[in-house]
Amino acid sequence: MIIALHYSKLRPVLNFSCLQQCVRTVTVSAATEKLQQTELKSFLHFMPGGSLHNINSTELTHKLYDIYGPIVRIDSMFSKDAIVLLYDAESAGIILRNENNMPIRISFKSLSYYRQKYKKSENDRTDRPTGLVSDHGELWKSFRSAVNPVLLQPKTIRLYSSALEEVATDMVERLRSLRDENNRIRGQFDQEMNLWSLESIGVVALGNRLNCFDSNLQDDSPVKRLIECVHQMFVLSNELDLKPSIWTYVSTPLFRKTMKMYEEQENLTKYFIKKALDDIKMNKSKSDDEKPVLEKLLDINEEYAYIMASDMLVAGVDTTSNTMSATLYLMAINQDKQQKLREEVMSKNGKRSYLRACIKEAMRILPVVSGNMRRTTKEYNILGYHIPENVDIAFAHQHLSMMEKYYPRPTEFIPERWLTNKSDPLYYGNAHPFANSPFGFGVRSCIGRRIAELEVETFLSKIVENFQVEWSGSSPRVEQTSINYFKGPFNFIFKDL
Ligand code: HEM
Repeated sequence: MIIALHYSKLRPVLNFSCLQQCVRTVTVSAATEKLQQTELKSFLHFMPGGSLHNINSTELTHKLYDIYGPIVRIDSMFSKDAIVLLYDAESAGIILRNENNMPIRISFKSLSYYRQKYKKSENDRTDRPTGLVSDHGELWKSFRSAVNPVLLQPKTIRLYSSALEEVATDMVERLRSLRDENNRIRGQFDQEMNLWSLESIGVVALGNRLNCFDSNLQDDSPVKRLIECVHQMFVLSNELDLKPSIWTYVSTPLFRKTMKMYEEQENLTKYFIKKALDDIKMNKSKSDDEKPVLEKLLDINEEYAYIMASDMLVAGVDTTSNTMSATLYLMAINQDKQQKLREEVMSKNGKRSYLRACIKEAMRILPVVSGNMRRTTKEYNILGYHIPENVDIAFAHQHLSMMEKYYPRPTEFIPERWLTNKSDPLYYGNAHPFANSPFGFGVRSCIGRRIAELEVETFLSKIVENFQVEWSGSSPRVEQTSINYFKGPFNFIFKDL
């Protein structure tokens, strides 16, 4: 069923209740008059008794597709702008390609508010950068152009291989020591993966070890507090930015809690950056090539250097750790693939093609980011509907990646699909290029992609070299907030080889 909503040139206002039966349009002036009523009607769907009450985000995405088809609009509710969900790779490609000059992605609205308004005093200039996630337009473009060469060039990133290998080796030893008599990891596995990802991004961003593996780390230590803040950031921003909320009108307790958390996170990253700067001043630093991102950027632009290093310690923790957990799980329940990977790793012939294919396949089945967004800067005609400018479009990549029409046998973990040739029906190239997009698209795609890939490749190789990873017991749960959290039960078994 394709009819889901209608954008006429007159900017219709629709609510869920009328979507199934008919398409209703009202003019701009009527839309304004009816706005409040529409907001309330939409809101009711999320209230107890409503069709969408207590539904988790993954179920919501599937349900909306099943009911309404490949294009669905959720009307504005209180402070939330209307959003169009798109489940069609071709249409996603049209918009993403057209919005690739200075793309706008409105995400983490509360974080942008904190950086651009909340923490600024009246005298602060508004033309100062606040970060890649929160800035747009020329401010974003200048920042991004300056940091791209440092963060995205594969040959520059490969220089961090040995530092990341050292972290991976230490983490393998830590996992070994954390096992009980049944080779299960004692304690919280997700927390362990966070410690690994923070330590890894720390060596790349700051050049020094943050000592995340210190066995005496207290819960109130800066490392553990930062991990908690990053987690809270994704959870709370999901509540404030994606669910109906009135924080842009009234300072709610949740809003105040979130602002406090952003402040703590900012102070914690400042603490780590200061320590790194002390090391740099004492010339403890590395050769030019191996210099951490902070030091390389200091030579270019001091302001960018601090902001980027700080954002790396935030954006590079839960994203990479949950990708790692999901990949390990899929390797554990697919022993034949794990063995094949082990043979590639142990052969030491420098080839990493199967390793990369395993990670790509894991990110297709269990991606950490469920979709991507753009705010339109022009009008589009998509699937027979008119989409005006200034509308948020969410591309449901996670859903698309699991469609049979794009990826045959979609629920099966088949890394070979990324390596096989054109004549094979499984060949990934047969899928639409915009069906799977774990790191986003174009000039606004993930700036940490190369680093994240190198981290996961390095650690996964070390693990299969050292352990036979198995899984015993019930399947894990995946919980969606702003990102997908790979939740327990963590039934991993790490057997020595
Ligand atoms: C497996 C790990 C990761 C995944 C799956 C991931 C995914 C994404 C996605 C989907 C976007 C949005 C792209 C778009 O709008 O087209 C993004 C943006 C971003 N990511 Fe990542 N990310 C990961 C790791 C990292 C790491 C390690 C860093 C640290 C350097 C990072 C920093 C960022 C930043 C700063 C942005 C905003 C870029 C901009 O707007 O210019 N990410 N990421």
